[in-house]
Amino acid sequence: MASKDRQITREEVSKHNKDGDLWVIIDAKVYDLSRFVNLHPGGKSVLLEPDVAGQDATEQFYGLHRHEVLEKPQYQRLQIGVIAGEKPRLHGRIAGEISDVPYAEPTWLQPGFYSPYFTENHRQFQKAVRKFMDEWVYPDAIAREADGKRPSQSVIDKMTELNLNAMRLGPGKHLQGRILMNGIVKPEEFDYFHELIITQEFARSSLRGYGDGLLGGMVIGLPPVLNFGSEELKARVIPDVLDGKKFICLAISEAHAGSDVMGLQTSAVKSEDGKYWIINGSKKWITNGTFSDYFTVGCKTEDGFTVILVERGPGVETKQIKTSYSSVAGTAYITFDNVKVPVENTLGEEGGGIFVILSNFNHERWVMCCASARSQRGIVEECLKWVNQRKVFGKPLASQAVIRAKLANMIARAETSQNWLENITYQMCNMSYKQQASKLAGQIAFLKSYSTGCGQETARDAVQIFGGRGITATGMGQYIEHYHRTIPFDALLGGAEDVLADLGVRQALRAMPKNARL
Ligand code: HEM
Repeated sequence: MASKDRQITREEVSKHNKDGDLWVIIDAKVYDLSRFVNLHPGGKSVLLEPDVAGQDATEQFYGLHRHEVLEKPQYQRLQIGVIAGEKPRLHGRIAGEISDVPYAEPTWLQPGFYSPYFTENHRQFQKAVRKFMDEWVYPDAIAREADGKRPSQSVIDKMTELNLNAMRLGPGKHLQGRILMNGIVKPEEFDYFHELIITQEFARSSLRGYGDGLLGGMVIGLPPVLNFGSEELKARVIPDVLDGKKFICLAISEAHAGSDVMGLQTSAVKSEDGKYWIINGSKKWITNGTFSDYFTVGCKTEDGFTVILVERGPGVETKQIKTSYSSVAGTAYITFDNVKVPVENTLGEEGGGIFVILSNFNHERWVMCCASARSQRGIVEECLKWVNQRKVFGKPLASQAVIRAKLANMIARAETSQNWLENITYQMCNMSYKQQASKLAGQIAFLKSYSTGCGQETARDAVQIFGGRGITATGMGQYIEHYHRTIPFDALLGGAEDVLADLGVRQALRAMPKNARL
């Protein structure tokens, strides 16, 4: 086998310029494409063009392929040497590293910038989380998005080892006694900025279905158990879920009712001896439902609306719903047919379900704001790279004023979403849970509505910038296509965009001082 370090002159390469004997240079590396030419997905003729065969084809290559193509083992094997006296200098995403593309990272991570919020501990924590994501989560996300299976248990076990599952529920008693991220942060020091870091590093993988598949159901389904379950129930359920041995999801929405929680039809009726709930009905769009062992279910009861923890067993059926993102998320249609559940599984007061659900919302929406701000930034990075490397009419795409105008808006949206988010996160770190509920519900609702609206505009602009590639699931625009296809999820889950904006205004109107006049 040829050594990749073999030194070859440009003159030597130029002699191998025909069908059957074909070399090209890409970023100072020499590739022998003599046999690959017939297998090339882009066809044979493009490789035999006079400005490609035996020549330096770096610019043509990067106008048509992502860097990852060259990192695949089957293509790495085509490299037979490097140009004498030259060194490769181009790279794609470098695992674990901070990107040096402007605006690809929030300011607190950019060299030379300062932040009033993030401490040295947050910085150390971020490094460790990014390394973990790039080494473990990202490769699994790519593989599972391709085969549609749920996230690998090996990744979940590794997350358990670091106690990432527990940290995703935020600061609190559930962290006590746990070693967090190999001891980088003590349980009592863990704050919402640490949690923001975890969510944003997850979102950086840019694969939305996988992101939700990786225990998104736990993040929203376990807090009601944690905050409203009996001690016995908590002891039985929580450790296994936090250790990734059992899975849980939040089952509220139905084909009959979504945001309109009081219109739900799934019913829970007490058995004659009063020891059990008998549950009948169905739930729709339940994230992680296909593989969950526990279901935090909103039910209509005699007293109104009650939340009950149902365990998978006789009468519980789940089936996959095909949505516009991947099946990795395990989105389910669930039916409950005379399911018998001990009354001890009631979460909170009978008839007090609305309080259980509402108390969950602020955190859930804030988590979504973290993800939304970070994924917009990922799209900014993709677009900046593309307009810089893509040539049209002999000039980089970035030389077009209309393209730059789109970028200006995309960058401004990503920056405003992140900066507002950091401010709210700081408030959360300093307010009690009760203060958060009364003061931040409006702020968080507005931010989610604003941020997911920004995401949709950015998705549309990115598709315009990438053209046909922005609607193609493989190749240069694959992340743009994925983002554009999955962005509506952000704007719907946890409260639809317009509903949230209106909630924020209604909260403000309620807080208007009685004596304020123009
Ligand atoms: C080591 C060298 C090369 C390898 C391994 C390679 C591999 C590939 C692969 C895997 C694709 C499918 C699309 C993707 O996944 O991005 C592709 C598409 C393509 N390649 Fe190459 N390629 C090489 C060099 C070149 C060169 C030098 C040209 C010169 C013009 C070229 C022109 C194209 C074209 C036109 C397409 C179709 C792009 C599209 O559908 O948008 N390739 N190549």
